[in-house]
Amino acid sequence: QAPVEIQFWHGLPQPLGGQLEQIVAGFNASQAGVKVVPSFRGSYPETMVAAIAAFRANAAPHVVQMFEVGTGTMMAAGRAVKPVHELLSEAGVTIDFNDYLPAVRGYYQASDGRQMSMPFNSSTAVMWYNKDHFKRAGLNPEAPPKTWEEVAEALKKLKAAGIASPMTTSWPAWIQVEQVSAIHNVPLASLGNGFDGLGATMQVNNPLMVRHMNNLIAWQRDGLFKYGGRDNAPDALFPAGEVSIAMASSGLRSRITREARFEWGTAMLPYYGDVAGAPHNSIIGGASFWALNRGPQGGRNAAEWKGVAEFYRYLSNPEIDAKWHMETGYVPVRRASYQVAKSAGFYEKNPGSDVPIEQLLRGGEMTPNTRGIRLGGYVEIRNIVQEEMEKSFQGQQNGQQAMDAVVQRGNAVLRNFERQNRG
Ligand SMILES: O=P(O)(O)OC[C@H](O)CO
Repeated sequence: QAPVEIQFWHGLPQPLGGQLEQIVAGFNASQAGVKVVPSFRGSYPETMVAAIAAFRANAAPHVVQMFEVGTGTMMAAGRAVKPVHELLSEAGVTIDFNDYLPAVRGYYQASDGRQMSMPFNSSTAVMWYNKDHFKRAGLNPEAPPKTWEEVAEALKKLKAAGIASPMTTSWPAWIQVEQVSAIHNVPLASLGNGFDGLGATMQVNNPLMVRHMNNLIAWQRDGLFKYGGRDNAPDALFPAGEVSIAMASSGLRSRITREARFEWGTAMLPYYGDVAGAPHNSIIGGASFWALNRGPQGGRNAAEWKGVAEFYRYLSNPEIDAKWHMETGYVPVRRASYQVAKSAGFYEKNPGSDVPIEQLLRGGEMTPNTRGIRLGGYVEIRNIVQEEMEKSFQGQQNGQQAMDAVVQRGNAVLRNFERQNRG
């Protein structure tokens, strides 16, 4: 009998995309009843748009990899989504979600605690730095800057040592707005960043964010900071040796280990040294897997859902999760996987590879400002953030004006989403 085919769309470029497809190949080789067919559909935002369009055309994939900021939109997508808890119970497959890290599991659970999507490639953002550049600038390569004040000093020294663009950031909205807010325990939006309801409003025009935007604007003007584009477009700059400091996903490790021809280190994201209570934990990024109906009429049979459930069971295996973590820099999503990596001596052999995990745990208990973001239409709001940052870097507005514009335009998106999705 031919195996059940499961279409799986993902949004990871190389080398990560190939590594993910190897995991799929491992699943396909592990049994004969199900064949998962992976397909790269462009960036995370492109993959999300493609999946929604395909659903409307009755041709959705069984599983789509969706970046974390699409979560609010997917939670409200109703019958388009087959929730994980329902999928597993119908298929008779058990996954121990209690063993998953609360920050990861909670991100993808409905407010009643039921699992909506399948956690897999969770990351956080870290600070990658070029030790060769640090040495050239007379900076201690084993003591990277901890605060933004120290970062600013280091950037000046790196510039003086001839580095044309000492710093960049990938994912400008995720790292310079969402992470900076969480690390200082400042709300990005009301109602616990949207976790507590659809009525949330944007709150980024606060003194911390305005200060930070004004700093980025000044550093860019002075040639200390290079705006490298939206989303993951700046990812290439660090492994190419063009910048000394890059704030980027922990998953960039995969590319850095393959491409960098210099000594590099991993450090935690900086914080403002004069903000009481900082630093708090950073938030997760990356993606989770959503099971989709074929179209508005449903269109799936029990064997297909069972196939998806078996695929998820495989992904939840701590050996598989640990392998993915160790090969890519994404964090282990289960405690058991973290143990597998520890027992393998991975962290001793790869100094700095535990920085993302430590940073997610920094500062004790999570607060409503450090759990993450659950805003419908947030993918659109991220683009607004990036647009307003770009206007600032072009000298058209200051940090206050940029953050005021994000609040005003972002709230329009939120109210529109609320109107369309309130029960
Ligand atoms: O590059 P990733 O997979 O760590 O994802 C980064 C951001 O969280 C995407 O929203």
